[in-house]
Amino acid sequence: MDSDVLTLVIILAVILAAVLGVLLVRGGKVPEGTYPETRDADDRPDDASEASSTAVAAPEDEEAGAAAEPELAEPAEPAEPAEEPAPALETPEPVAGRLARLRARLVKSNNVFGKSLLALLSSDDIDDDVWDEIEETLLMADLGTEPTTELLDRLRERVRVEGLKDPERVRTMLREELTALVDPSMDRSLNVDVSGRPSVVLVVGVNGVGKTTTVGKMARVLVAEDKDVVLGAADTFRAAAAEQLTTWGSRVGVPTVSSDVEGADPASVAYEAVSAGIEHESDVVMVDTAGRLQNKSNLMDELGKVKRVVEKQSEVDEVLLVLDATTGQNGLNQAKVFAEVVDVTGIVLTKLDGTARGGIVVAIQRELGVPVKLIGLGEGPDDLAPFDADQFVDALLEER
Ligand SMILES: Nc1nc2c(ncn2[C@@H]2O[C@H](COP(=O)(O)OP(=O)(O)OP(=O)(O)O)[C@@H](O)[C@H]2O)c(=O)[nH]1
Repeated sequence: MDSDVLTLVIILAVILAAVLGVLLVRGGKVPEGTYPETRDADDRPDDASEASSTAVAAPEDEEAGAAAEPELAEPAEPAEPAEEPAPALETPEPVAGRLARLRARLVKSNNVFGKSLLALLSSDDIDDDVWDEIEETLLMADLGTEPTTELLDRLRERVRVEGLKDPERVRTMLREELTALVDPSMDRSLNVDVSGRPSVVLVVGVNGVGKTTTVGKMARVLVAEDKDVVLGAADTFRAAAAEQLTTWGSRVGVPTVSSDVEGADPASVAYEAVSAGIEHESDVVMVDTAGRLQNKSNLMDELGKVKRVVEKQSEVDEVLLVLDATTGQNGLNQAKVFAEVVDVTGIVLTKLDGTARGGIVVAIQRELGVPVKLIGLGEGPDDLAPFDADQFVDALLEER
């Protein structure tokens, strides 16, 4: 009987020890890939109260406590599983020649425009009806009312004086006039060669125009030009945006500063991204921001705040407004409001592969006095090209 009790006690002791062991192992395990020091944010992107802006203005201040401390994700070391090899880094396509490669898409989407204009202008007798049709074609391509009237006047004059009939001469005339409207003299270079500190690029725009994609594609453009880049995922509004941006960066070895707290203060993330860029002596810091409606004044105020907070430690060298070419004149209204809140220095026109509204280039530049610097021509990682007035117009008028 005694030995039975003893045996029972031993069995119970063994079971207890086993259970305790399992619990200890589970409780003590730190998941690999978690980043330390991330605190909760209590101010959300649409909260434009003074309290939140003060907290964000000094993101390094421990007492502020409101801003989630962003983290610098090092893409070359995937977090888990640890034994998985780092994915091979991609080599982005060289920037020169990209527009030539993507030209076919531009030609395809805008071909109707060029073709109709050429056909109409080559008519034997260009009467008022034909001029009306020409006007309609220009307006349909979103050239805008003022540039359309201007172009019509110029064309009428040249047809009258030069008496054009030969299709090749008509094409040359149209090319000259359209190119003048697109304005090859505008400086379309990106201001990313500041010395002594990283150049800071802020990317803004409404929802879904392609901001995050554009920042990712631009990182590749910069890497192709041998620049050290840091990305800032200040789009803390859309849950997947930071992850999306981190993935873009990691493909080309570019680190991304982000917060894993949804709704963390975007100004804080932007600030930390610029700090990281300065600390790592990077060439360029690119900050992606949340898509916002231009009629939501608190969101627009917040955007102004992101810029002001960044400016506490560095100038902002480029503010790129991303516009979706397929939205046409609506994009123009967006552009005007954004330009009032942050000084827009360049336009990135996306989705030009899916629209015949290429004329929007002219309308936007006219309205804002700001050049289109880059155009998006597809969803591929290197489907972003520097804009070139001559090549653009050539593509519009190319025969297919
Ligand atoms: N065809 C085409 N699609 C594009 C282009 N640029 C971006 N896109 C697509 O547009 C969609 C939206 O892109 P995002 O980068 O997520 O847009 P966003 O502006 O960051 O969106 P929010 O964060 O919600 O404001 C994605 O499916 C992109 O692949 C382009 O030049 N051509």
